[in-house]
Amino acid sequence: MNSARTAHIDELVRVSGGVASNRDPIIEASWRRCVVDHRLDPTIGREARILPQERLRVHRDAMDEFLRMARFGLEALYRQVAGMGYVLLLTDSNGVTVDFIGDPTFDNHLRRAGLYLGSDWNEEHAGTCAVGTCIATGEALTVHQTDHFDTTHIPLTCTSAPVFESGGELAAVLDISALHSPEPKISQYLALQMVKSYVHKIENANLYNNFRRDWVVKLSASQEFAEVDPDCVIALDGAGKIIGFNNKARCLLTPEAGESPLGRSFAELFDCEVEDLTRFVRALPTDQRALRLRRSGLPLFAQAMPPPAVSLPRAHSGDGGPLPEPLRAISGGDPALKAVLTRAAKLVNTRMSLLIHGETGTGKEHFAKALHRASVRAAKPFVAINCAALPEALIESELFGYEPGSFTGATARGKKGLILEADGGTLFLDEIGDMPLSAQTRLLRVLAEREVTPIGRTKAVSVDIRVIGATHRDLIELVKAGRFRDDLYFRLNGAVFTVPPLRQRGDLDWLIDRLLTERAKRDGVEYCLTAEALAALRAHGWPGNVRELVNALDYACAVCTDGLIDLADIPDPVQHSGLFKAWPGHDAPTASPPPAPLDEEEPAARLRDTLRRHHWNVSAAARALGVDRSTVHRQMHRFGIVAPHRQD
Ligand SMILES: Nc1ncnc2c1ncn2[C@@H]1O[C@H](COP(=O)(O)OP(=O)(O)OP(=O)(O)O)[C@@H](O)[C@H]1O
Repeated sequence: MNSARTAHIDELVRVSGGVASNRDPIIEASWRRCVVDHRLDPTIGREARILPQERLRVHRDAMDEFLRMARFGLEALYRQVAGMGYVLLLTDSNGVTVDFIGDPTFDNHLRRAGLYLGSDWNEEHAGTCAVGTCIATGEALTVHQTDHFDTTHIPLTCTSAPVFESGGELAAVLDISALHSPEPKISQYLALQMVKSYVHKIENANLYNNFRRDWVVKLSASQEFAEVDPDCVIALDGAGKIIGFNNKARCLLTPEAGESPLGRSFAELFDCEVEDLTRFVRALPTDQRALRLRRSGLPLFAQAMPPPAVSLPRAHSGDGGPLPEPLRAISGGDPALKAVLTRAAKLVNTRMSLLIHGETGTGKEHFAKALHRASVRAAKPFVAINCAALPEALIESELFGYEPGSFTGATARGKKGLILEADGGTLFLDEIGDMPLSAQTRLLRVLAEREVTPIGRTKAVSVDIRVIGATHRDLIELVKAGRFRDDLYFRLNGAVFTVPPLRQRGDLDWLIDRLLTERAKRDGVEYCLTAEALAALRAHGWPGNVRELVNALDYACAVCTDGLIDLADIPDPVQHSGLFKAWPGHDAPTASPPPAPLDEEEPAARLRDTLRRHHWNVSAAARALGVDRSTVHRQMHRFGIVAPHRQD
């Protein structure tokens, strides 16, 4: 072992043992991590680790879209440094080199040094190195010669900067490295600035690409640069919520928001209402495009790009006029539900994705269908998918479709996929909280780009869909638990509607009446409820919500006699809860119909007499009296008349 290597190992042992050195603090901290956390032995030199082709392909496929987009930036940077002995690496967030540009003349040397496609620079096994330490810290840095932990890498100089996704997660690392370099570390200062500058360009290109159908606001402290080279860029949904940003915007806005700015409203962070964004679009002189951060008061200049051919976000005011018929048919005047429907009516024709929240059976799908029918998409398909019911292995092929024979088990004719089936219409994703993470990632891409790439196909197909998600789960909890992508959540929660549980609705009687009228039309029978039956329905807690009510009434209609639904015709669980408790806001159950008042005695006697003469056949009595059967049932109920064969 030569003396330089011995000295390096001695220094590593001293520093990782806590002795101070002249190294940058970020290097010292990494050395300690290597020894203490990664348990690397400084005396052992390790060969560069290069992944085999098939494993590399998995890493590349996972970020295919990003790679295509970043390639342009890589080539532009390489042109700046060509002939200076540098190579460029782009690694994924695990440190695996997924793209590479270098001088082919030195291929063998580069490969041996690990400056090559497929090399794995994760700090856990490669020790302190620019890529690995950049991933560990999230910081841009140069790891120059003996800064490296592993003696094998001492000849190299490497400079890396992190590339963040538009939701703040690490997407990739851009690295510029050389086999040989002058000794002073300062010689790499320009390389560090160039890498940072190209990372900024790649992040912005990725953001513009991801949010090309949304509002994008560019911000700069300089009037002149806001448009041509903004520092901060943020994307907003139609309601003015932040759905994406570059890293500089994240650093600027995180202290303002006190947390990640994702999902925060633009107007909360800036002294500017979302409707005022138009001010930054019109060709106003740049000095009139100023705004301030609310908390710090920092002045900035803005340039906004509206989504193509979509109306500007507007604050809605007033009642909004009458509800469209499909929405009106959902509620009988319950105030909470009416407020939900009024808000929904204003959004029926926006492109915004919607999220419907509510307990099981409250009518989330019913509501989504009504939104579809009330929209300009009504004539196009409404495609509903239960994400919880689709087996994980099938969800991607079902949603995105596939080309003929693209995988084992694929049919010879291929499959269009439900997303493309919904083209022009609405895609309803029921139980979206149960969607597997891999499908969430692909769905996010569909929402961002409005394009689908069926399995086995290389070219994307554009698709025009309105997405409505529904769930009974707490998506924020799922996001915290890492089971739901936060960026997908923020894409979907442009507008969130909560359908109240049936026990809290004040329009139960209206709903019962509506459902019975629907069943009357379907069966050609007029249905009516006795007071006991109605009281039982009113008193039940409806844990299964509208679905339970629908089932109870279907059962009652099937078993009742001549359309008169009595307590005995109500399913047992509903009957029993009805006998013992009443829910707030509803009348208590009545034990039996009240006796007919005196001035009703004559019509009551006439009805009883007619029924008796017609052997208690309600239809025959109705014909004799010139009224319809439901009127006879209603009057029997009102006067407390019960047929002898039902008296038990
Ligand atoms: N306002 C309504 N008028 C008439 N029927 C309704 C209404 N709301 C819901 N329903 C009916 O109630 C049943 C349950 O509704 P839906 O399937 O929409 O509930 P959901 O909340 O989506 O249920 P889940 O959480 O289980 O997916 C359906 O038969 C639906 O037709």
